[in-house]
Amino acid sequence: MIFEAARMPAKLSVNLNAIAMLRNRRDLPWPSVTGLGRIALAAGAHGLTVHPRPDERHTRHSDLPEIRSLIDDEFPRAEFNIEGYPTEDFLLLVEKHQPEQVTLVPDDPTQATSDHGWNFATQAAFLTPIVKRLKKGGFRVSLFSDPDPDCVAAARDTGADRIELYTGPYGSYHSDSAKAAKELERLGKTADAALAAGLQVNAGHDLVVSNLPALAKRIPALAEVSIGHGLTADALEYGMARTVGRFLKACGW
Ligand SMILES: CC(=O)[C@@H](O)[C@H](O)COP(=O)(O)O
Ligand SMILES: NCC(=O)COP(=O)(O)O
Repeated sequence: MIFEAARMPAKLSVNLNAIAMLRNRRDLPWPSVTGLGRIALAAGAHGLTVHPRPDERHTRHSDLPEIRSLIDDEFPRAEFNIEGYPTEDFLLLVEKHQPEQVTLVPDDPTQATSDHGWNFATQAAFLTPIVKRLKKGGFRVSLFSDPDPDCVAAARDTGADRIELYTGPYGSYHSDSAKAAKELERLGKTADAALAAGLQVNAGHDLVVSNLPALAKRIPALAEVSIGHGLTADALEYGMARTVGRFLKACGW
């Protein structure tokens, strides 16, 4: 009888940017980015992701040492993933806070959110020395990538360890199953090509409870998903009833 080794499901890294954006509405310390990170890790999440942008409208640079200490002191098996466009400032931030993984994303500061992967045909020469510097520093490097199997060889040639598949369009087709199925197949074919080229595969952007199972089924070797917006919305929806109860009790009901 032949036994197949059981494959591990994708790891879950909780992106704290949405929590940070809510915190930043007021000059108050709640919701606490590190506190919610602690709850996520205590609940079993495998890591925490932040995407600090130059204007600090989401995660602030001052959040990073707290998150690093949280993982080191309380959850040493968890991973810290820092995402962003690799300016010199970003690279120095990474080198200071020593994440286990760095995800390079081609977003410019005016973008509301990340909405595309690297153009490897034109940007590989820019990325290659950056990947080399990060690898020399001991960081795992992942490159944010559109679902396009033809990109994979150039991504591999930069020296990166992983690609992170941009799942935004897949997430946006939540009410159009035919479009979602087509996009899923593009993601799957890109993952197949990446794995064959020796790259590991992450995925992220607008993933939610309802679109994750099909993604995980099509890409069983998926290493990690990082999820922020949908996970935070879910936490609010499923936590609202309990919280209203707590506030009613505080009112005296
Ligand atoms: C690369 C990616 O998809 C995420 O980093 C995303 O951009 C972060 O979320 P926010 O855009 O909500 O900060
Ligand atoms: N790396 C992708 C990521 O963190 C996704 O964030 P979100 O779209 O779920 O907010």
